Amino acid sequence: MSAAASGAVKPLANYPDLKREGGLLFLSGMSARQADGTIAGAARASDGAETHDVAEQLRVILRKVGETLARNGGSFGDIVDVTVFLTDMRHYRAMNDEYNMWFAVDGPARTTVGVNELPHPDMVVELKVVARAPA
Ligand SMILES: O=C(O)C/C=C/C(=O)C(=O)O
Repeated sequence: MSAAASGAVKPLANYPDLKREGGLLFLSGMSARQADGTIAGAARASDGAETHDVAEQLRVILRKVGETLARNGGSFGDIVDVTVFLTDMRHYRAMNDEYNMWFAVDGPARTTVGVNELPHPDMVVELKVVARAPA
């Protein structure tokens, strides 16, 4: 079932939340964007300073990944490849600490890259996931 049909967070343009090809599910890039458009793990102090919690953003993304897979008959254990996009490599260690709570060393292959920007200034991490498709 598509994100649009399920009431889940909808993609930002004309692409599906997931594409099945052969035996694999290719999930579109996922951020901590919530259904109301706000970005989880982002806060603004009274002095205007912005803070971004990469661990909280990653948690929200991984929950969304699990929900997307479940809607399509898959599960978290089917994930075979993860690409992590970080806007600031100073978040690398905190991202790893959270990541390690979700995956074991024999989990999916992973690649992390630093990027200049993501679609919203409050997004500090985005994931691209490939999973085995259900039979
Ligand atoms: O869906 C999001 O919240 C962020 C991800 C966007 C993309 O990866 C994209 O627009 O291609």
